[in-house]
Amino acid sequence: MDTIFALATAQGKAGVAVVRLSGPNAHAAAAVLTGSQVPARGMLVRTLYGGDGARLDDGVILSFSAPASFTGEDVVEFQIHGSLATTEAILRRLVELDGLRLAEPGEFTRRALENGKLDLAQVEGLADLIDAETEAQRKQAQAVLAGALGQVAEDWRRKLIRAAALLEAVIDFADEEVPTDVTPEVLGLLSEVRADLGRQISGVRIAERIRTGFEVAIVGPPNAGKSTLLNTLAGREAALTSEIAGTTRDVIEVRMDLAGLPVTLLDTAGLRDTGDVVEGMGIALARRRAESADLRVFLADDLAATGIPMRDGDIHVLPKADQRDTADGAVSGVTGQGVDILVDRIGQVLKTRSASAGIATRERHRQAMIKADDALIRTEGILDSGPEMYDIAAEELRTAIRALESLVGRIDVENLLDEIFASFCLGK
Ligand SMILES: Nc1nc2c(c(=O)[nH]1)N(C=O)[C@@H](CNc1ccc(C(=O)N[C@@H](CCC(=O)O)C(=O)O)cc1)CN2
Ligand SMILES: Nc1nc2c(ncn2[C@@H]2O[C@H](COP(=O)(O)OP(=O)(O)OP(=O)(O)O)[C@@H](O)[C@H]2O)c(=O)[nH]1
Ligand SMILES: [Mg+2]
Repeated sequence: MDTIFALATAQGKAGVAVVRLSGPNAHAAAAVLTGSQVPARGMLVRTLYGGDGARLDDGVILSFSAPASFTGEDVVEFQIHGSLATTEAILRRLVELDGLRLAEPGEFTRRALENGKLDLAQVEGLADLIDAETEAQRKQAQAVLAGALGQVAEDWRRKLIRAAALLEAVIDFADEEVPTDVTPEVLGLLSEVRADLGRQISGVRIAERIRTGFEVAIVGPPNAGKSTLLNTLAGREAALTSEIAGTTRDVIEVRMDLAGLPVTLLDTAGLRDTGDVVEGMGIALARRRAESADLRVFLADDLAATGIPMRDGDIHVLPKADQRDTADGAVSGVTGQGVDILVDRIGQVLKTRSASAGIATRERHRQAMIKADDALIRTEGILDSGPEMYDIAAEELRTAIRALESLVGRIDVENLLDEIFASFCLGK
């Protein structure tokens, strides 16, 4: 097994940077750089030297021994001054040593998975945690990283194994008098698992939105002040504005943290009939993006004139609050009137929707749970036909169990690993 190393902290100037090593030669490499033995486990401060004996830096060294480390292997960390030149010099020194090589993205975590330190869902949770930019994303990722999905999957698995065992007991004693009818207990177990599965399957879509962000489209007629409103919400001049109707043509996207939720705000072309070909393309794009967005904010005096139907949760506000007799239900990107209320309303709608998020967060999870649920539906159908069919029912139960096992990577996941680790950053 190679010993791998990488900068674990972000590239760039920082107070401290961490270079991490994992594998059988980690301690030996630390001994070479410090010119002294490094204990199997612990923390120490040492000077690190280059191949020519010149000092590279003073570092804090953390030492872990297999299997009690993040990867399950021997691990050493150098916590050094976070300058570009210092980290470069340390990494260059490590490249010189035999049996060491630079880690691939996600390789430390991959080893943690292979050594049973994390299950596959936890690996996904860790990737999400590193990507988390808002409080809702952080909390969701922490739940997955803590093993929440693995725990419910294990609970379902235990119930289905018990159900299969009950059926198999009947099969084994087929020639004898069977004392009790196991069907009610088996059906009870199946319906418990199916109720949970149903909830989790329907919660994935929202959990995915929390993971990747909600899209909120601002729509309305030209000159309503959509781009001005977007700029006020974004706190910067993300979009051009002008008194000429038809200024915005492309969709302008701005990422923001809205009440702890990740939101991509879309500014779109003003909706109207136009003979201008390019403006027409912009309007068609605006309609498509409004259609696929999670939420629409209509900035318009006349809703019907937009030609876009309002859906559940959509918000209607009146333009240019500062120019109206009454500012009720109106906003102004120029004076900021009504903007806080609008932000609160968007946050409320998205928060309410987020409440139905489950602990399964990916399409991969949804597919595995649907596969399990389908097998359980078939099992229920087969059980109707009586004990002669119990062996087929038990086989369907095993299909469901295997699908659930793929959630946490017990089986069938080799081909998934490259895809999952491709999204990791270097040093993780
Ligand atoms: N310096 C440093 N900080 C870090 C990490 C790291 O790798 N290095 N982590 C990396 O993600 C996170 C913490 N996660 C960790 C998870 C497990 C172990 C670990 O050594 N586990 C061993 C021993 C536990 C013990 O000593 O009690 C084990 O599980 O056997 C370390 C860090 C965040 N902070
Ligand atoms: N008084 C007042 N003027 C505003 C307000 N919002 C925007 N304006 C002005 O109205 C004009 C149009 O604003 P934009 O933000 O470009 O309007 P838009 O809806 O993006 O227009 P299109 O991109 O053409 O669809 C500009 O001159 C803005 O300064 C507002 O709340 N009050
Ligand atoms: Mg505009």
